[in-house]
Amino acid sequence: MSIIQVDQLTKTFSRPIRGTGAIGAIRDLINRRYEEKTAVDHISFTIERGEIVGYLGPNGAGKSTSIKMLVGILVPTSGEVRVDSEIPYKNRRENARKIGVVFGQRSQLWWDIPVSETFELMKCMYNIPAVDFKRNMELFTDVLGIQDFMHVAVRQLSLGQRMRADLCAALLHNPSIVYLDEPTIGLDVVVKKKIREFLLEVNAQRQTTILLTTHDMSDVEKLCSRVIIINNGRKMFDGDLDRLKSDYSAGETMILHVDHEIGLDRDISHLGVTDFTYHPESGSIQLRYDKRQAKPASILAWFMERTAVHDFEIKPAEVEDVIRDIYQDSTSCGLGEAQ
Ligand SMILES: Nc1ncnc2c1ncn2[C@@H]1O[C@H](COP(=O)(O)OP(=O)(O)OP(=O)(O)O)[C@@H](O)[C@H]1O
Repeated sequence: MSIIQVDQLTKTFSRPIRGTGAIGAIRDLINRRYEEKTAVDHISFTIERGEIVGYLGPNGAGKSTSIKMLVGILVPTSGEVRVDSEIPYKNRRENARKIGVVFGQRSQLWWDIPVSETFELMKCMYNIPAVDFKRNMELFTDVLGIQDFMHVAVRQLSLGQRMRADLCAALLHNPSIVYLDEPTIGLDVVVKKKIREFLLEVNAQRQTTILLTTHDMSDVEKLCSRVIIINNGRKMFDGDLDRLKSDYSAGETMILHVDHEIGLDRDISHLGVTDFTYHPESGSIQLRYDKRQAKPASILAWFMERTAVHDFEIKPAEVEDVIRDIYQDSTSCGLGEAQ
C-alpha cells in the first residue's frame, strides 16, 4: 500500500476583503466581506515508501498548504489524505511520531540552548531508545558535519549550521516520512552538497520517504526521481524527472555582453528566439529560445556580425521556466492536468 495517499484533496480559505481608505475601514467594521480562495484544488496522488518526490510550483501555487494538510496542521475542506495509515488531522499524535518536518525559513530548535541539548530534548520527547539515539547521532554528525558546533547555542549558528541541526533534529526519531520545505534556501554550495548527500544516505539506508518543495532545480536534479508540479492549486504534472526535462525543459537563456544594443524591433524569430530584451545597466542582451528549434551557435554568430560581443553565457531552464512551459502547454491545450 502507498505510504501517502491523497485523493481529491481541497483546501479553501475564506479571507476578508479589505476596503481602502478611512471609509473602507469603517465599512469593514460594520459589514465585513469575505472572498474564497481555493489554495489546493482537487489534487490526487500516491507516493510509495522510499520515494523522493519533488513537490514543485511557483509562489502561491499551494505547496505549503498541501504539506500542512499532510502533516495534520490544516483540516482539508474536502477530499482525503492518509499518511502511513493515519488520517493526519485526526491522528495528529500518531502522525507526528512517523514524520519529520523541516521548514527552511523557520527553525524547530530552541533558540537559547545548545544544539546537543536540543537533541537530548528530542530524545525525551519522542522516547528514542538510547541505542537508536547513539547510532543516529554518530551517522548524522558524521555526514552533516555538525560536531564543530554541537555545544553552541542555536541563536549563534549560521544559517547553514542551523539548517543542518534542524535536519538532524527532524530525523532523530527515525521517521518514515520527511517533509522538507526549501531545505537549501540561502545556503552555499558546500552546505547544499552536504545536505543532499545526507538525504540520499538516509533514504538509501532506511527507505525514508521524502517530499521536498524547492525552487532550486539542482536540488530536484540531485535528489528527486519524480516530480509533482502544481499551479493555482491544481496538479499540472506528475512523472519522472527525465520526462519532465525531455518534454518541457527545452527553454534556454543566452546572455550576451555587448557594446551597444542593436534595436529591439529587429525580427529575429527566424533564429528561434522567443524573448529578447536589452538591459542597458549591465550592457547585456538576454535571449530565450527553444533548444530543440534554435542553434545557439547561429544566434551568437548573428549578433557577433552586428555588434561587439565581449562575453556570453548560456543558462539552462530554471524550474520556474519549466513550470511556466507546463502551465502554458496545459492551458493552451485546454487541459487541467498533465499526467
Ligand atoms: N491561512 C490562509 N488564509 C488565506 N489564504 C491563504 C492562507 N494560507 C495560504 N493562503 C493562500 O493560498 C494560496 C497558496 O498558498 P501556499 O502558501 O500554499 O503557496 P506556496 O506554493 O507554498 O507558495 P510559496 O512558494 O510562496 O511558499 C496563496 O494564494 C495564499 O495567499
